[in-house]
Amino acid sequence: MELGPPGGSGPAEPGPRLRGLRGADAAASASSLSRFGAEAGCRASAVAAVLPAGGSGERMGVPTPKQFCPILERPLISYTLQALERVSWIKDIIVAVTRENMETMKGIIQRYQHKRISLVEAGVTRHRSIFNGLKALAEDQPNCRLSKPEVVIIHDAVRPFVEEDVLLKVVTAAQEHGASGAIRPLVSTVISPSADSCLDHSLERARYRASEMPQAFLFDVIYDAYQQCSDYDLEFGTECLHLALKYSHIKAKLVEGSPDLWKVTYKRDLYAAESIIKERISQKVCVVMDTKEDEEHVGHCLEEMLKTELNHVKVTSGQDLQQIILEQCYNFVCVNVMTSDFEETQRLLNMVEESNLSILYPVVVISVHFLDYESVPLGQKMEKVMQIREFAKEAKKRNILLSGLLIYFPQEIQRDLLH
Ligand SMILES: Nc1ccn([C@@H]2O[C@H](COP(=O)(O)OP(=O)(O)OP(=O)(O)O)[C@@H](O)[C@H]2O)c(=O)n1
Ligand SMILES: O=C(CO)[C@H](O)[C@H](O)COP(=O)(O)O
Repeated sequence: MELGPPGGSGPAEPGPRLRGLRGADAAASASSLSRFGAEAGCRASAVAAVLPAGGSGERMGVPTPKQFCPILERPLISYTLQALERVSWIKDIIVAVTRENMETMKGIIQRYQHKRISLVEAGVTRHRSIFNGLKALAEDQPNCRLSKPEVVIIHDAVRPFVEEDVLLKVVTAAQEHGASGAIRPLVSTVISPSADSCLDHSLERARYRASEMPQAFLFDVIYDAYQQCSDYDLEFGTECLHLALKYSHIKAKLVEGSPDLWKVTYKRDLYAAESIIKERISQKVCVVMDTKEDEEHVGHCLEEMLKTELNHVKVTSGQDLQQIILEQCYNFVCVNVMTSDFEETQRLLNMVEESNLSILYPVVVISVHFLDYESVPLGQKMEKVMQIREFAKEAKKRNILLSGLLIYFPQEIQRDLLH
């Protein structure tokens, strides 16, 4: 984590100072750049993201700025950071935070082990915060420690449900057109009231769209636009795409976004966000195998099967369990092929307990064991497995719901499978 000195939040110098790309030149140059691939194709340092997180959340009406409000005990901004850092081709994530919340933000980064984050000081308006974030990436700024990206994503810190596919769409479109942003259909009709609060005119709803985030820009396009824009723009503007059009003459490509891209603004949005997070949690499962070999063979088959039913399936032989727990996985299947004891399950239970994950929401653990009563006497095996009842009683006190599953699996089948 770095705290970069991006310059103050002062006004941009006025006048036309477009040094880089302009209008059609920018678009032409953009289209000649290499395209992005879902996995590969993104050159090192080609994409960075700027997250304005310096607001006070007045409309939320609570003392804590909304980006730090907890949802299932975890600050809202941590979900947004997680969504972005999951995308491996985003090389740097610049977060603009007010000076008084800098320590809080550093604490969140440390607690949730966020990666590739640099902090800059927020400005007094959203546009000024974004500008500060861009300055941290610009080559012409003193003490600039980050490399200038080809494309920069701008995304509000309070829109936690951004997925890789929409990020890829806006980045690809920005490469081609210079600028791009996610849009949604309007829910209500937009009307214009007159000074005496009577209807002046209304817009034809089907012709308009709501501008959402994420947005992406060729770095030079948006940085040049911010450098030229007026104090009025920086003070009252709400739309980065508009700045790219007005100052860099780039017509942004608009990309249809998902309904989950909405911005957490009012208190009720926190409840809506919580229910989406809970829904996602219920769709996440981690299968813990007891050996690396089983992770590769049995684990892979299980993953394929489970993926038809659930959105997020992770198979591991345990090395990255800490991280998986940190990412709020609440459902675990612990598969014990080699052993009939509970060592692995117990290790998992200890880690879950230490993480405090189950404080707000029950964690479900299924411990799977295999039984061959022809080679091991049934009574002996059952006795061992029945110990799970004792474990389950203890675990339940800590909101961990532990169940055991005993599968009849004779050794000859195991042998056949191995050969
Ligand atoms: N000076 C500011 C103001 C806003 N933002 C950020 O811009 C995003 C979108 O702005 P908005 O929803 O308006 O946030 P707030 O300004 O905090 O909300 P409100 O307008 O209700 O006060 C948020 O992530 C917010 O933290 C920012 O970085 N710097
Ligand atoms: O939705 C937008 C897309 O451009 C806005 O620009 C931005 O998210 C709105 O922020 P604010 O509520 O502070 O104006």
